[in-house]
Amino acid sequence: MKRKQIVLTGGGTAGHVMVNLAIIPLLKEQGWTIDYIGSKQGIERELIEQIDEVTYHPISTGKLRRYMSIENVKDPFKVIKGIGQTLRILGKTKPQVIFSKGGFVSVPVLIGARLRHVPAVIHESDITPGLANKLAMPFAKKILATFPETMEYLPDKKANWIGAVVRPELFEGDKRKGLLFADLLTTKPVLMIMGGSAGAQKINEAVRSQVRALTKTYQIIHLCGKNNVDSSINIPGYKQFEYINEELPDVLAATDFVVSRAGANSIFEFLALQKPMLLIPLSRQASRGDQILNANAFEAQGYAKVLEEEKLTPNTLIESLEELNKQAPLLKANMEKYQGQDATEKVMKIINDTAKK
Ligand SMILES: CC(=O)N[C@H]1[C@@H](OP(=O)(O)OP(=O)(O)OC[C@H]2O[C@@H](n3ccc(=O)[nH]c3=O)[C@H](O)[C@@H]2O)O[C@H](CO)[C@@H](O)[C@@H]1O
Repeated sequence: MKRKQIVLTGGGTAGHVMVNLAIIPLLKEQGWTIDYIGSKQGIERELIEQIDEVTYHPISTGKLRRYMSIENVKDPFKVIKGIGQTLRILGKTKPQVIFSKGGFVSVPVLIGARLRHVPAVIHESDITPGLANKLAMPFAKKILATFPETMEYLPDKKANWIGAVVRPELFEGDKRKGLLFADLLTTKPVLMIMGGSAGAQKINEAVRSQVRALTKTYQIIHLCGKNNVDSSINIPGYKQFEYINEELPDVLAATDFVVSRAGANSIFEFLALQKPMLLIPLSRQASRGDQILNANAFEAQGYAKVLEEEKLTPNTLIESLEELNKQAPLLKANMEKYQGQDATEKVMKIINDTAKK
């Protein structure tokens, strides 16, 4: 029988790795040999290198910045180097298909794939395609989208709306274990604060300035991002973690309310688990505004409350949380009606159909 060989890519932030994490167990079940091309230092390396039977290949990669920087001059050379490295990896591994979850590391990989005539499937989880995916689109055979709204931004012939992929282990959390892990055992509701996979400085500051007031009502699990733990704060009922991985399902099971950035993966996870959420999307100054669109779409469906980052102050945070508390039964009722099927099987089918026979 012919060997089934796939290369996965995607990284930069955890949001660009999650779909890959969800499909890896299924690819293994189906007998695929899996290689992963990622950056040297991105979070994808940490997340993927701990998985058995997946070979991680670090390559050189560059990023296009929205501001003037000497790096913008150096980065095209890094991308060219990354293409060369990709060509060598693809020459050795000879995959029948490539699956990309986006992020800048995926650009040299997809160019390499085109040069080696390997068909590629790419995935976009935000409403509007990110720059890396836009650059990669001409090299892809199929483009998968989480939001139906994304279809208008994609070339018709390649586009497939599949819905959200949510890691199955997130449904298997144990509330008691989550409380024990965070050392929280009172009867107050649990508020989980997540500033996306990298944390969010502005959210961290607003929460910390009100931590005494907030802990009167809630016990707080604050996922604050790498190097963002403030060890000077020692208040019962307020627990900080940089990033959690295998404990996340238990922590989510223990969570009653969420305050979060509006990264696409996170918000669909909260929706699937029916967690009332206050979303504070990354502002247009700091991004292309994709999270604002994600958050507004969720608010329009009645799944979330939105607080714009420009309006975020310690006071508006408290007021919005009071409002979230009031609206929680309605938000939950709307989320219960959400019929979105997990799209993991669809991704698997498209990968199998696209692979070179
Ligand atoms: C600053 C930035 O570029 N943000 C983008 C990035 O966000 P980001 O990387 O934050 O992506 P998402 O919010 O989509 O996903 C974060 C993922 O990390 C997981 N998680 C988070 C914290 C933690 O401690 N443990 C953990 O496992 C969440 O469960 C989720 O699955 O990719 C998203 C998806 O393309 C985009 O919508 C965001 O705009």
